[in-house]
Amino acid sequence: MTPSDLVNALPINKSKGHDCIDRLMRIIIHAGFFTQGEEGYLLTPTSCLLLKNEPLSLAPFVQAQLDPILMNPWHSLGEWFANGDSTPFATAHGKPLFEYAGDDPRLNRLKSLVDVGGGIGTVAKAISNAFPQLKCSVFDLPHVVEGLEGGKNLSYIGGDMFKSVPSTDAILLKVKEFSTI
Ligand SMILES: C[S@@+](CC[C@H](N)C(=O)[O-])C[C@H]1O[C@@H](n2cnc3c(N)ncnc32)[C@H](O)[C@@H]1O
Repeated sequence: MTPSDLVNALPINKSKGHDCIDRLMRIIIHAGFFTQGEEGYLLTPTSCLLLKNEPLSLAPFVQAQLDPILMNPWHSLGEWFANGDSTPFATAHGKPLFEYAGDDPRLNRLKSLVDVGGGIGTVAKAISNAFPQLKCSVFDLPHVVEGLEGGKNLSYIGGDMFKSVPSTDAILLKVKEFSTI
């Protein structure tokens, strides 16, 4: 994508176009998220992980990490060092993370979960029964999950979490077959 295409595609005030975007892109290129070739800006393996339709997309994780709820505790770090709160989260929000999550429905809109090292799925089954709308997957070593049947909202995936590529492939295959996550 050329710099002009990028400026036109972005929902920005065009007076802040070329110069500002060019500066910003130089920082992002320096950080390894884009390269610049003759055709313009090009994605790198790192930025591919942020694409919505990339099967290994980390976009939802990054969005969650950058949400003010999780960013504000960083701004409270200095105060937290001086006070008696258990975590910077409690300093920023006045209560611990899980209590806060219980009060803010925005943090409870889970559609799916994978219990990594979930054994025979005891916990995942309990969660799945309590929240039938949630798609649950149990990921454990192949011999642990062999022969186990889940059900409508529970599936088992055999793999080894320390052999990242085969496990990731196994998860993706199973997840595609089971549902869209
Ligand atoms: C302490 S058990 C916990 C089981 C379950 N989460 C529970 O709370 O009942 C640890 C689980 O991790 C699994 N595990 C160990 N190494 C693993 C690996 N490399 N890849 C996937 N699972 C593994 C084991 O098979 C075992 O089921």
